[in-house]
Parts: sequence; structure tokens; C-alpha cells
Amino acid sequence: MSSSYVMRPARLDDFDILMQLAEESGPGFTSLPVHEPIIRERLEKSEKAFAGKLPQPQYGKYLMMMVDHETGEVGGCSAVKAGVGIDQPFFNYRVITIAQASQAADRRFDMDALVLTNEFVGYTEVGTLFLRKAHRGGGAGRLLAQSRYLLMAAGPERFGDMVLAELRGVVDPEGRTPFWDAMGAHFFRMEFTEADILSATTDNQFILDLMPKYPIYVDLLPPEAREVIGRVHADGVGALKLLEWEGFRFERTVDIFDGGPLVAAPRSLIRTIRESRLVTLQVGEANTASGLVSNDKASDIRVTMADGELRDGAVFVTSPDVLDRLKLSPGDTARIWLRS
Ligand SMILES: NC(=[NH2+])NCCC[C@H](N)C(=O)O
Repeated sequence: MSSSYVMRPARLDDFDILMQLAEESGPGFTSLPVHEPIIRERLEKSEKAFAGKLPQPQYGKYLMMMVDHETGEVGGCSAVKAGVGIDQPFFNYRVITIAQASQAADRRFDMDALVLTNEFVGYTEVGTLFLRKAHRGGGAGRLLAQSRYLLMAAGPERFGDMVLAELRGVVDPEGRTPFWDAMGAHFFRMEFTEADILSATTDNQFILDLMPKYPIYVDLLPPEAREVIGRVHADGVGALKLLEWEGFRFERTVDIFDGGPLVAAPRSLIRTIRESRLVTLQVGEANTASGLVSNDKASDIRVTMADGELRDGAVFVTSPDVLDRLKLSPGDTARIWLRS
């Protein structure tokens, strides 16, 4: 673990290391499949997005790498998709509540049902956060997560007014996915992993073709499946806490395959963005505050951790190596987010 990490846009020559991250993240991490064409495409799309070479900003698929500035080693990556549901549908189940009442039978109660929706068109999605084992702890996970919001702050016109994140649902210790077994398995006639990979590598037409056409009443599902609707996988609990800290809330919307929760927040209310401010950088000895500093350039974003001091709310005094990592000079503008 090192405090000299810097986030930067992914480049085409990150191919080998990104394949390595895909290997390490394992088969459950479907946004980074061990599949050369997909990994290469990720890098090409990201480069185009940062360069602003897109017919519409909503097509942007940004990937950032976290690099140890001293050793050059890559410690992880994280991503932002500018707009979901634009080039292909984005499916979820919305949990709706249906009031049941009968005067003649003298009863009133509520029942939940799952309805297939494609209602998040234009939302920005944060995801693909992977931190290599050797780099865990010491704030690297927060750097990976928060840099995505500092990217949005640097180029708000590139992103949606609303931001969402999808979290992995429950897989039991035997590797079974209770929600899939009770639901998807009947309609797709394949293993969860196969469907999961298809959804990560195709245009999702197979979902439209095979998903049940009518709402599903939750009471008709077995208890194991009911219990995991909207519940996050044990590995995702930390990620969910971090998202909630930023202001994301459960939307009563869950993943169609594993029942995992979708959380969302208005972009302008995301804590890292709201608490960030533009400052002029100066070099000096000061460490009364600590947080993150971004070069605030959406086309060539750089973010790093820093100690320093905020003076008059407009000047941030920090060490020369912070400026070096950001490729900035004294007097340049930067965006800071300070821990309170
Ligand atoms: N766990 C899954 N692979 N779910 C299917 C994909 C769901 C996602 N919301 C999409 O439409 O792309």
C-alpha cells in the first residue's frame, strides 16, 4: 500500500494489465470478463470517451486506472458509463406493491410483484471497481470510488443528472443463486453464470426474448428467493455502505438475474461532488487537512490523495509531489475534496 496512487484515464497500452485484472477479479466479476476482444473494446471506447470523440456524450464509457506513481504498478480500476439504456436496453425488476382489499370478504393486505422495466434511460452508471489484493486498505478503495465523482464534477455536461449503481446479489456458500434458481432458471433454461456472461457480452436481445412477459407475484416464489430480493452479496456490503455515504438510495429496483439492489442518486447531491471545491494550488509544508485532489480536466483526469491546508477557502497548499502526480504547477486550478 502506498499513498502515491494516481488515477488516470486508461490507455490502449493498458491491455496486458487489464487482462491481468480481469483474471484476478474472477468469474463473478462480469464487467471485466477474461475475453480479449471485450477488454480491447473497453480500452478503445474509453479512449474515445475521454477524447470527447463521440456522436453523443451519453455513449461515453470511461475507464480509469489507479497507478502507483513511484513504481508504475497498476493497483486497480474503476469506471463510469455516461448513459445506460441508450445503445441497448437496460433491464431491471421494479418491486411494486399492490393493495388487496375486499369488503365482502373483510380483508385488506398488500402484495408485492416484480415488473420488468427499462426506465433508467440516460442515467449515468458507476461500476467496474476492482482493487487488487496487494493494494487493499489505506484508502485506495475510496480513491477508486470517489475519483468517478470527481470526473463527473470536472465534466458535468458529459454525464446524466441521475447516477446509479448495481450491486451483486446473493450467491449462497454452495455457489447457488437462490433468486435465479426460482426465477430465471425456468425461463432461460441455463446456468446463472451463462446468462450473466451473455448479458455482459451481447446486446441483451436474449433477455427481451426469454424474460417472462407478465409480472411475477413475490408471494408465489419460494422463501429462499423472496428473502434475497434487494439484498447485496456479502462481498458488496462495503461498496453499498460507501454508496450510501455518498447519498445513493435503494430504488425498489433489483437485478433481474440475482435480485441484487440498484441504488441511485441525483448527481448534484453526491457527497464527493457537493463537498468538492475549486482552488488554486500552492506548494508548501502543510498537513492540517487531507483528502483528494483532482486536476479537474475531464479529458485527461488525474486524481490523487493529498495532505495540505486550505487557506481562505480558495488556496490549497500541498507538497510538490502531489503537483507532480497531477502534472500541475503552482498557481494552477484544481478541485479538492477534504475529509471532515
Ligand atoms: N446480473 C446480470 N447479469 N443481470 C442482467 C443484466 C442487467 C443489467 N441491468 C442490464 O440490463 O444490462
